[in-house]
Amino acid sequence: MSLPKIKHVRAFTVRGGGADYHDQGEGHWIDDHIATPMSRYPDYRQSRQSFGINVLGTLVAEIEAEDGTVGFAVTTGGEPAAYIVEKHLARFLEGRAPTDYEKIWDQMYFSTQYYGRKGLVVNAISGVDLALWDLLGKLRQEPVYHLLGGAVRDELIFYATGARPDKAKEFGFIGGKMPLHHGPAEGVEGLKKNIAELADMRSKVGDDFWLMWDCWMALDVDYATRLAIAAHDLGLKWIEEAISPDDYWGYQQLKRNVPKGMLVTTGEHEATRWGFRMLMEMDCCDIIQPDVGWCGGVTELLKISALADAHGKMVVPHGSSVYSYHFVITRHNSPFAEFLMMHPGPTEVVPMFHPQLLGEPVPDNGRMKVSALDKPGFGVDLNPDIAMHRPYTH
Ligand SMILES: C[C@H](O)[C@H](O)CC(=O)C(=O)O
Ligand SMILES: [Mg+2]
Repeated sequence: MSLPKIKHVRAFTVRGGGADYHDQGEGHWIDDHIATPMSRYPDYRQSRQSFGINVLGTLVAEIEAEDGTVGFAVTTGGEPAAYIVEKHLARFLEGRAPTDYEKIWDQMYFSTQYYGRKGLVVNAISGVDLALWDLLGKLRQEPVYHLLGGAVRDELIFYATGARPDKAKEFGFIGGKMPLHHGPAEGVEGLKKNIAELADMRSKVGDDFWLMWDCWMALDVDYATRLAIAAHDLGLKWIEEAISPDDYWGYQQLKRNVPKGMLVTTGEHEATRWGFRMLMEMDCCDIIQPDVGWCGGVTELLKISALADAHGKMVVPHGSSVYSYHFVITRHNSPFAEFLMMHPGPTEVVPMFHPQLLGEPVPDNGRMKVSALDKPGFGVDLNPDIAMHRPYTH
């Protein structure tokens, strides 16, 4: 049976939350003195928006088949990614069969390799790849997780990321990952403040609730090691993305340095099978955290995940809402998922990519039944009320 061919690829930009979840209003927990690589500059310490974390905004990739069926996906990358999709990538899809995702991925990646390989270009490729899987699911009238091999369990279980793990516990999540607030430039005082915050949260959530730190690439090996050792007695489960994603050697060292039982996690800013191969072969971490909207899409995540399985590593994708859920439910080495708390407090559970998607499922009591994913494609629609802009055409 042959499916209708791809007729048209379009790329749009959108502002205000959604897939660019750092693009939030004032007073949001996600922009409140979080340690970053830019924290060494006092001017950029208080707010990540001050150094431009939300400068790109959301990319919407849309793929229309000859019968009028439209697949779409949202990721980050905004206007420059829209240019790449329209002016470069679209040619590898239009007129082709939507089942040819391997060849399409290969051509998108290798045609852009001379200026791509990671970052923005792979964000754009990921967005197109996710839109293609959405289209395929819609044409076949099946959820993407069916196309990926089917569910290996009945439900997803979630930890929550946000500044209030105590609230996450009340909402039924299995753990809470907090942003680290103070980086090396704030010295011993800052380190003490970090430990005091962890101690305070531990006293609120009790001994058994998972607590983790997201360090968003802000530290160096020495600081991360001292932090991990100081946090051990407070039961820190993992230390995430402690140093630069380019410093594979540093991660290798950090993994050796942290106290036994504490996990090292990273990978949300890593891309493709080759980047993750470095992390695994150098034994840089215990859990890899690819973002399916940034690492190359589902087509690439399947390869990354198989590699991780063979290396005995867990794959717990970063954020990415439905695009992660449809993957995690199909893999034994992805035993739980992340839920990013996008409520400003964060004191309520709201859809991760609000307000861009309609029908976006949210965990209930920290869980989500597989039946919540039982709709064609990724099971969501674009909210017609959001203002979309198409900056380029081809
Ligand atoms: C909270 C972190 O700084 C970041 O905004 C999100 C992230 O890295 C994660 O969810 O993981
Ligand atoms: Mg993270």
